[in-house]
Amino acid sequence: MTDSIELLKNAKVGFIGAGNMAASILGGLIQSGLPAESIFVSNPSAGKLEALKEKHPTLNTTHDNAEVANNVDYLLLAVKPQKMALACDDFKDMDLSKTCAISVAAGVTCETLTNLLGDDTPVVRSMPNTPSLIGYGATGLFANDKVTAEQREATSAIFDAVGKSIWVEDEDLMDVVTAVSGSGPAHYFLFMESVVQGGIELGLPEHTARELAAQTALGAAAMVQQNGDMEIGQLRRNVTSPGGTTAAALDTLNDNHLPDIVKKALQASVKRGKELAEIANK
Ligand SMILES: NC(=O)C1=CN([C@@H]2O[C@H](COP(=O)(O)OP(=O)(O)OC[C@H]3O[C@@H](n4cnc5c(N)ncnc54)[C@H](O)[C@@H]3O)[C@@H](O)[C@H]2O)C=CC1
Ligand SMILES: O=C(O)[C@@H]1CCC=N1
Repeated sequence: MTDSIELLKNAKVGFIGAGNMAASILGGLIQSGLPAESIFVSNPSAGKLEALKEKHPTLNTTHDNAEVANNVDYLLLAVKPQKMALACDDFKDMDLSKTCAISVAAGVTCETLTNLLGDDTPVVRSMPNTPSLIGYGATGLFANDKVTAEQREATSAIFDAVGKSIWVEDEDLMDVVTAVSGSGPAHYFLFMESVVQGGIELGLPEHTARELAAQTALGAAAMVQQNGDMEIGQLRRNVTSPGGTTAAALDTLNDNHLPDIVKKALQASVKRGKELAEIANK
């Protein structure tokens, strides 16, 4: 059991919804040493529950959301924003004041969640991402004022089991976190798809282009992480010989306004997060 998972050793953790995010987070928890018998999962259809049960035979699975809510200390709400109200309706009359509810849904605010779960419910809004599946997740977290210090630490432990987590103290910033890291993998995938496609069109075999693109992205990310005191711009300048090949490529990206395009993409994500909040609040 990892040190941070020690914090959860006497806790029960539940998931409402057995989709991609639930499967990756619960997989990470089990891999970090939390016993599958301490985890409860519900989903309306059988297929996803059966697949999880096949992998983790002692996992508790059910179609009854209320059964999960009734049994756990940490309740992860892992349904689409549009389904949150319907899912929470199944346990709306339960006293959840001792249960820490942790939503992973984009846009859904703590206010909407307390309207659905009761004013006394400790609520965390989280924003993980799909690299959680392989232990490289990045998760932003925000807690309402009912969440205790112990529940905060346990929540960090849940998401640290599948990568890194970081708290923000202003809930509005969760839409920005969603734009930067929740949706972020897709931005880098699009960039890598474009690099691979470009490499292929310029003559590289597909496998070679894919391996070089992936290893380069991994190396660049690791350099940013391992040089915390260096500006990313300095790392970029270190690659860029005056009048060289990198300068030629960067000039093209800048002439076509890459930084501006990225900013507009993040703004569009933040706007959509706020629209999802409206939908979930109806
Ligand atoms: N996919 C991603 O990259 C990320 C997704 N999220 C958030 O995670 C949440 C889930 O997304 P995914 O796992 O990708 O979706 P998904 O569609 O894979 O999983 C959702 C699951 O909820 C189940 N479900 C639907 N109605 C239900 C109900 N009433 N009660 C219980 N379960 C119900 C569905 O059958 C499905 O298995 C969304 O709110 C999304 O905003 C957050 C971060 C990243
Ligand atoms: O696209 C979405 O709405 C979800 C939230 C962040 C990643 N996927």
